[in-house]
Amino acid sequence: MAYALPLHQHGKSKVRLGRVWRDGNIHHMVEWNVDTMIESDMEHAFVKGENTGMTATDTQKNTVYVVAQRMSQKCTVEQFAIALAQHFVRTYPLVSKAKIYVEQKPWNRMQIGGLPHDHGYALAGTEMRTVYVTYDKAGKLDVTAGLKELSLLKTTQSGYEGFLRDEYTVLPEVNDRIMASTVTCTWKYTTQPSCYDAAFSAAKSGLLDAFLGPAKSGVYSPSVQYTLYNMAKNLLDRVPQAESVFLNMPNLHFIPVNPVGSKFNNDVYVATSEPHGNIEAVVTRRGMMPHAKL
Ligand SMILES: O=c1[nH]c(=O)c2[nH]c(=O)[nH]c2[nH]1
Repeated sequence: MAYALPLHQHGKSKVRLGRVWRDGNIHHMVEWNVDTMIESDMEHAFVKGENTGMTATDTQKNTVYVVAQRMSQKCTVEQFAIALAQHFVRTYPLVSKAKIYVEQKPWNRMQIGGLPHDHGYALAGTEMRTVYVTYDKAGKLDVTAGLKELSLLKTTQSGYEGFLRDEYTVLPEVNDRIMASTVTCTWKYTTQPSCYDAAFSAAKSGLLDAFLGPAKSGVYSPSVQYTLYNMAKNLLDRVPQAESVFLNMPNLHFIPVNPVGSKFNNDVYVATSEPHGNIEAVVTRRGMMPHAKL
């Protein structure tokens, strides 16, 4: 019995990429999560098991990176999606319609000292301020303030070199990479600040300044570990009432892509969230006890 096949289509979902356009020292960065879907004359694949003429979903995924690289001028997500859809329809005679869905992450250029940062970004609207308070019968009050889900990214001024190499190591050494993290930080007050808001602002700006560096030059990071330590140090320098700082920083990898038929040109990256590195430490003033995470 032959049945009708009124709808069939195939595509690739959740193709994540970072695209950086470098305009001298000023970098423009977007992160996109792309779904492709194509309608094509492929009934024979479904009904007879013949794949002749099929644009594989793997090819569709590769094409996302190729087209992203071909967008040589900074472009909008709409312009990119149109270029990708047109590419599929114009390249493959059996494709009658391409449907492209793209989500753009809200990475916003940071302001440092009132100036737009050349290459530093933060994710809008994700960060939360936290506090953990204990108070006992003896009147002992402990306040541990913090923040979580502060997502930061810089498109340059980060590298990772000189680490141990053995038969299990394939990671290349680099002195220019994207560094991205979602920061969780808590700090315990030895004495209570007169204004918790001011202490929080000082703490947060200490963290940001150490991660991003000055707006026009940034600051070089040889590892997430070193940056994390400097973020904690900055916090302790600027918040005298804090005695101990805990920082957790996943290392969210953006992996350089060689688009098919082309080469990585500091432009297109696979955006990933898993697996990710995970770096954490407690930094205290000398003689102070580290505080528990929570
Ligand atoms: O800054 C980094 N620290 C690491 O410990 C590490 N490990 C790794 O694979 N890449 C990186 N980057």
